[in-house]
Amino acid sequence: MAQLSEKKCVPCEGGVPPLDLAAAIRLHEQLNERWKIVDQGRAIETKIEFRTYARVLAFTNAVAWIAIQEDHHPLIEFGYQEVRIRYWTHAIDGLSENDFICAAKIDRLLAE
Ligand SMILES: C[C@H](O)[C@H](O)[C@H]1CNC2=NC(N)=NC(=O)C2=N1
Repeated sequence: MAQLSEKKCVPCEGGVPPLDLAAAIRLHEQLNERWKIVDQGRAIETKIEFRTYARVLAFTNAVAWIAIQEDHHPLIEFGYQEVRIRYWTHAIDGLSENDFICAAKIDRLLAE
């Protein structure tokens, strides 16, 4: 099976069902433990802490660039020493593989 982090997001404009919970759990198992499935299986979320605001900003920008490259966009909230990221697929009001692909790319970034 191809590594999730090596995959590319597929454009999603609706018309497909969201992942069911069992499928979401299988993909979630490929992510770092920092990710939680939330909102009754409709989103995944993480919170990452940093020592400085400069690191928060650098990381937030990197996540935003992943969104641009993949054309798949998370909700990002950031503060002095933390960044919260929530992924879901707006077009289907639930999870798609795209959400897990982007999360895996963030895991890869944090492992560097
Ligand atoms: C065609 C393109 O893939 C869609 O408009 C994208 C853009 N980014 C998106 N991001 C997210 N998180 N969900 C979407 O449904 C979505 N739709």
